[in-house]
Amino acid sequence: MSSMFGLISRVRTSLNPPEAKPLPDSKPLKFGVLGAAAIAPMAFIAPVKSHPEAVVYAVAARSKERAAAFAKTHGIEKVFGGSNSYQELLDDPEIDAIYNPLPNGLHFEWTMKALAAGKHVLLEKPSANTAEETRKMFELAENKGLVLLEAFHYRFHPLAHRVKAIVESGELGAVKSTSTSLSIPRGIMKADDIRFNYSLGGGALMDMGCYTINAMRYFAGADPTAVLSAEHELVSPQIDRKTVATFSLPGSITSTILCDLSVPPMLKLIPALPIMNAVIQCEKGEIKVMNYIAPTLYHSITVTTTANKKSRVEKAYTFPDLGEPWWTTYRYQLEAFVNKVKGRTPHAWVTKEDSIKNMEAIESVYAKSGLGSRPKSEYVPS
Ligand SMILES: NC(=O)C1=CN([C@@H]2O[C@H](COP(=O)(O)OP(=O)(O)OC[C@H]3O[C@@H](n4cnc5c(N)ncnc54)[C@H](OP(=O)(O)O)[C@@H]3O)[C@@H](O)[C@H]2O)C=CC1
Ligand SMILES: O=C1OC[C@@H](O)[C@H](O)[C@H]1O
Repeated sequence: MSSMFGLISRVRTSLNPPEAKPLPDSKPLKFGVLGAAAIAPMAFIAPVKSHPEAVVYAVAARSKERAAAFAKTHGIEKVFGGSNSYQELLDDPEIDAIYNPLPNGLHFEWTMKALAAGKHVLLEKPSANTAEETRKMFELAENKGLVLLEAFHYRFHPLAHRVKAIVESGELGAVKSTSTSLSIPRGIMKADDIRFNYSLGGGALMDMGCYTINAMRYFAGADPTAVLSAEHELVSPQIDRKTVATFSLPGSITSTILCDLSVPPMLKLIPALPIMNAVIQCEKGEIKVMNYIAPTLYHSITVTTTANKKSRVEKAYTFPDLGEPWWTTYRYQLEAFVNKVKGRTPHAWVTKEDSIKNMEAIESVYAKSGLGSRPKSEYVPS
């Protein structure tokens, strides 16, 4: 019963977090948001509200009305609307950092432009359409001394750290295989969603698969050396609704990923449940992680030792010295981003190399199946 109260309290507070008061001795980072994207309120605006050193100062949207409505709903001071609005926002000298939740195929162009304008960037996943684009963005960020982070938010939550710590403790011996899944029932994504649009960088592997690949690499502590198999179910000639792929990793590890944007109902009637699980099989046992993506809601880490068949269940909502149970993965991520920009050491990070390797793995799956990488951006940096 108490865990039910805990769940309700966590979820309610995470959706409507307490407003943080600015710190007297620290100038808040002023953020601008590119696009009135559906994900922005949950992944960025709510977390900023509870951060004492961050403020959402501006939003830009291609339609003036949409920009104004978004700003009004979320109490955003400055509004840029119209066809040149993204660039106008980037040119605003008041703005320190950009949140880029544009469609994947526009990540490269607008991150390059944001960096060129001298802004730090929190960039939605997957970082770009190709690893080459990811490399170029990080090189520009490095050259300009700016912070660029691919928003693999789950990596900042204590759950991911606890799972990794159990793997690295050696308690269960070496990793032998991993299985990371992310799928949602049919009906959530509409047919005109950006995820089904090839020119905008769509596909299940790009959208949800980027997490499954990232979690595979993170929990196994290694990068794939080969794609053993890659199978898709397609909704159009180049767009995968579902992808299942297997990889080999150093140390004879075999890994499977599964992602699905639209799982059909069972027996055509019973709606499928979302799956957000990871299983790490080791020499002496296994770790089953339920809900590694949105762990604030609810999660479990079940550790089973093969020899005595004993299991224990762990939870990890906070770090010993950081966080609140209601902090979402996004709130932990923002904490790290602000700390990095302020020159402090973040509690976690996703590096340039990590982001590049992740895009390489995505492209290697599309290459194996023959579907091919998503189109390169036509934007040529000046
Ligand atoms: N971290 C997370 O948990 C999540 C991350 N994401 C990522 O965030 C990004 C956006 O996803 P989501 O919010 O669901 O997408 P939306 O379609 O809701 O938002 C995309 C935004 O991009 C802008 N845009 C600019 N050009 C185009 C174009 N040609 N076609 C369509 N939109 C355009 C639109 O802004 P405007 O208002 O100017 O018209 C729109 O608001 C993706 O990269 C996705 O992978 C998505 C969901 C969850
Ligand atoms: O990043 C994401 O996380 C949650 C998913 O439902 C969504 O498709 C994806 O973009």
